[in-house]
Amino acid sequence: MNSYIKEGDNPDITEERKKASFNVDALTTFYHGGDKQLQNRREVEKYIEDHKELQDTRPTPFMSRDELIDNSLRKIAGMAKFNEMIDMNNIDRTTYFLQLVHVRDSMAFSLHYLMFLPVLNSQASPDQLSEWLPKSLSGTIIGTYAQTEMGHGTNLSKLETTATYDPKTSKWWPGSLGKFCNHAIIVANLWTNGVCEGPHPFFVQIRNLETHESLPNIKLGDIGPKLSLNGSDNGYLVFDHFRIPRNNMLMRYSKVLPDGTYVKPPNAKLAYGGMVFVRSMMVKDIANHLANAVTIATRYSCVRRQGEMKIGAGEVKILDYQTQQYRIFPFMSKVFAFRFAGQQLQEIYKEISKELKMGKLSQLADIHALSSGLKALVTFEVQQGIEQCRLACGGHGFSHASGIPELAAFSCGSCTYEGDNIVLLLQVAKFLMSNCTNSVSSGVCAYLQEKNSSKSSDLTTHQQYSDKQIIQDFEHVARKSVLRAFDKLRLTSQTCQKHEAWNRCSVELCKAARWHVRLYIVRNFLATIAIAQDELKPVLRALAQLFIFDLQVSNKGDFLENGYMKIQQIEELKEGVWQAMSTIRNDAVSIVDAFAIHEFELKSVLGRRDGNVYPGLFEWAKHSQLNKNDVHPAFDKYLAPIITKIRSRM
Ligand SMILES: CCCCC/C=C\C/C=C\C/C=C\C=C\C(=O)SCCNC(=O)CCNC(=O)[C@H](O)C(C)(C)COP(=O)(O)OP(=O)(O)OC[C@H]1O[C@@H](n2cnc3c(N)ncnc32)[C@H](O)[C@@H]1OP(=O)(O)O
Ligand SMILES: Cc1cc2nc3c(=O)[nH]c(=O)nc-3n(C[C@H](O)[C@H](O)[C@H](O)COP(=O)(O)OP(=O)(O)OC[C@H]3O[C@@H](n4cnc5c(N)ncnc54)[C@H](O)[C@@H]3O)c2cc1C
Repeated sequence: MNSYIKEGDNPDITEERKKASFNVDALTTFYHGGDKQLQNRREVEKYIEDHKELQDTRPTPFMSRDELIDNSLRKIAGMAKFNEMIDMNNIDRTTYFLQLVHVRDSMAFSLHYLMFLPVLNSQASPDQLSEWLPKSLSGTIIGTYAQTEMGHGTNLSKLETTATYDPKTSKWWPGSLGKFCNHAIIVANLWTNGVCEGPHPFFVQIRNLETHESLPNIKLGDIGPKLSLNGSDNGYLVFDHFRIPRNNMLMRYSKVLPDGTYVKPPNAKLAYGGMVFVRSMMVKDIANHLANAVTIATRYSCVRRQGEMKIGAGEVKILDYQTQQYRIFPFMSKVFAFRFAGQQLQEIYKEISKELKMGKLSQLADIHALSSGLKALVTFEVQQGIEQCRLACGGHGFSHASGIPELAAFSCGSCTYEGDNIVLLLQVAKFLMSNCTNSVSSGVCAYLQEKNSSKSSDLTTHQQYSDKQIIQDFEHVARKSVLRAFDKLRLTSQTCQKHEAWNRCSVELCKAARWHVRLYIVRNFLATIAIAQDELKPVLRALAQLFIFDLQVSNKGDFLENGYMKIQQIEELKEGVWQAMSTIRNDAVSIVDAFAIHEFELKSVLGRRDGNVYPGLFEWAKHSQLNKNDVHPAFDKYLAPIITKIRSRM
């Protein structure tokens, strides 16, 4: 019996669950990475269910900004009582606990956990750690990561905040900076002995630890309402010749000696490690936001009946329309593709960061390129997918009752923070160009050196399209795109300065970067499902085929070029898309059930597990302040006098 089926559920959604062709719990375990991860999730969910002080007092879309901040801090204060759930030896459970308490409200201390602690941990010297880490873990030190300025976020080399050894700018955006944190890791251009040594991180106290007032020569404040994340006090910080001790420069890698001498790090970019860490963590997290949106749109599409396919046969479930399936299912397949890529990226990051700690820097460029590329491509695709899921829910999708507007607003910020996506794709392109000049490329770039690649695809039918053939075809397209950009750059560089040539080729360079990242995701998706248990292979294969075939059909020009594929082969791939969607249709609700997203996270009337949407919408609307009185006071105040006057003249 499917554990998702319960008494009182909407009959349409129960009918869908009875169609499952696979074991939903088995897919949940595979999707979440094993029994241990699943046990972590269940513990956290039960814990929060049992502790009301960790739950929202009412749906957050009805809250003002002050209420959001109050709600966020109340839950954080509540969390402080439950520090048994904050276990640095069980990061997965701790991360899920933080995530499920705050969901998309972005708590006021997100940066403390997301960047301040990791950067301190990785950039502070052992002595500095022994002094600052215990206070930062206990909560007496609450920090943020303040790098971006009003005038500079992308271009770190031109940061105007200077840290002059013994010698005015505003930091703008950092989360928690405005009102709540009392410390910040400040990234500033270091000047010592009259030389600029570039961006470096500094540990800076910004508020009085007793009164919490801004320290002298520091101005702090909130930057105002944003598209989302309004539960966080993203703030500004203005320094006016603020002094800090030399020892407040984080000195694991580079140092300033008492006489001002600068000791160089093994690699200047080690100072950017905090950004690589968050980018590496973000991909799996942002894929989960797409999983939320796809869950909402899929479940709602099974209880929403609209229109008759056959006159007189009764209205159909909108998920029976092929166009509705095509709006949702490709993004359902991307949830798996991006999650598996994000999982792999976190594993690679963990391995490489161990090497970096031991001073082995050979993989630094690789992890920078991989984390930048996946962050840039996945955040953009997720933003597109959440919007399609909103559209799939029609008018109710536009209401906060659906949960989708909050998902959309939250996810779109990820295309900008931790690095603008275009800027990061250009970083990937730099990495690729340098690999084009290498005589031998290893790892993720080995395909660039393939000299005897096939001149045409040997795809026959989509059923027989093997993993090997798929990867060969994607390597062909990615290699062609990268080498085309490389040749364009080489030729353009013969007619103008290097930086101008780079700019004139930058659109092609971004296209090449995207194909490189897509190849990585396709390869990883196929490798991941190859190790799944046999009973899950059919549904996972259908999802992988949908992801891959739809990607090829949507970019058919790249595959048709130079006759590599024939139009008949593209038509064959289209058939593969329709076939995959038809296979997925009967399992759609069970696939999203397997994401095992708790109602606290989904925050959606349309996507609720039981499918009882319409009664739920009325319950939801009762929270509206406008419904406190049948006649709103504004009517009596403004309209009634005018109407009375008009009536008296009639
Ligand atoms: C985990 C779950 C997440 C949940 C999230 C929940 C809520 C989130 C809410 C809000 C968001 C939270 C926090 C947000 C924080 C921030 O946004 S922090 C600020 C982020 N800012 C950026 O990312 C800035 C982007 N710009 C840059 O990084 C630099 O401009 C760039 C590095 C791209 C350019 O560097 P620059 O030195 O100016 O020039 P080059 O292009 O020549 O680079 C020089 C060489 O250095 C290599 N390199 C560049 N960056 C890195 C790096 N990070 N690591 C390693 N190496 C790097 C580059 O490849 C060049 O190498 P070569 O010289 O070619 O060998
Ligand atoms: C929700 C949110 C939370 C944030 N939290 C923090 C935080 O906690 N700490 C922190 O330090 N920062 C934070 N930021 C700031 C964020 O890191 C920056 O906004 C981001 O790095 C982009 O930089 P920018 O704003 O300068 O954009 P810009 O670089 O000004 O981007 C504007 C446009 O210029 C283009 N562009 C810029 N440079 C180039 C180039 N070299 N080549 C081609 N095109 C280019 C971009 O592609 C983009 O289209 C946050 C931002 C947001 C939205």
